[in-house]
Amino acid sequence: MLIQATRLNKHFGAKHVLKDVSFDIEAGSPIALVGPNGAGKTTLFSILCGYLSADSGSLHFGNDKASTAKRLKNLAALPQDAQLDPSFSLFKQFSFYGQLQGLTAQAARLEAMRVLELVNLQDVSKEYPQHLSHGMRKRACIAQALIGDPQLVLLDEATAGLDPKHAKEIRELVASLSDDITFILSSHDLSELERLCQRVYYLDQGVLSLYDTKGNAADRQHYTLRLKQRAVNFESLLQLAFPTCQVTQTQDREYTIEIGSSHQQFDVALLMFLYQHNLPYHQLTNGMTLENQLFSNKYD
Ligand SMILES: Nc1ncnc2c1ncn2[C@@H]1O[C@H](COP(=O)(O)OP(=O)(O)OP(=O)(O)O)[C@@H](O)[C@H]1O
Repeated sequence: MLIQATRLNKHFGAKHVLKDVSFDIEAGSPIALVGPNGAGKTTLFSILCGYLSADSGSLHFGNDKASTAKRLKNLAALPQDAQLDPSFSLFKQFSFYGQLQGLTAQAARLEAMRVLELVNLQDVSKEYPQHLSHGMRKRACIAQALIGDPQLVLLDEATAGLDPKHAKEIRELVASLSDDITFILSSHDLSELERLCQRVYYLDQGVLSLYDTKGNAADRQHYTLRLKQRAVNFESLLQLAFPTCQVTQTQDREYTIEIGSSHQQFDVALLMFLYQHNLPYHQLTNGMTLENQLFSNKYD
């Protein structure tokens, strides 16, 4: 177990910002933290990092109570607005940060090169941050968070403000590093988190709940269907053909369909149904989108 949080509470004055928040994190694939503005995500990150303390509850790293030394060794955080120092080359500033973590000058230089290689920036190690592209600067910021070889890295909005190509590069980088490092990602981009993370924690008004993006209930199958065109009475037609299914319109031309797992090859039957009714489809996905799991309001 990397981290275990038990019944964390935090108030700011009369405002109860975290309410009995408990979770545990094992080493492994990236974990997402999502929630609306003001839900308490930054407060929770700040407590994990030790910038704030909880009013009650406990936090353990492995078997030990969280201490400053334990945090420095195990955990790094990259705030959304993290900046590199424009006065020094990447190599110089990363070597300096390594020394601040207690490494000797020589070990810090090796560590600086190690993290630059991890994010594939070894060739621009002598460059100043302002001479790099936006995407490269973001990779450099991630490299900075990897100094000291933390087991757990918190990334706040890692791809915010990046164009789709650079955002994809960052996603690939996080995925490629995830064998050795456990990332907790906070983002407003649900489709990004869905691609990267199997476990999604949802924080709303200080209450934390866990979603498993691959884990729709074992006895039910879920599908998300996007039609090419609007179809009149689609829900009733489908219900007639598959009386045990539950169909919900989630967006214009998008539906989630739920059916018992005993129904064999439901996807094949559904495609046949669409073909027979001359209903071209845009996409059929196994499972519900994260957005539909979190906000499963019916579309009207
Ligand atoms: N230092 C503080 N003093 C008083 N209230 C605070 C303080 N920090 C945060 N809050 C309040 O606590 C609540 C949670 O804030 P927090 O920044 O943790 O939310 P968040 O989920 O990170 O939001 P966002 O997505 O907008 O960044 C908000 O109502 C905020 O106004």
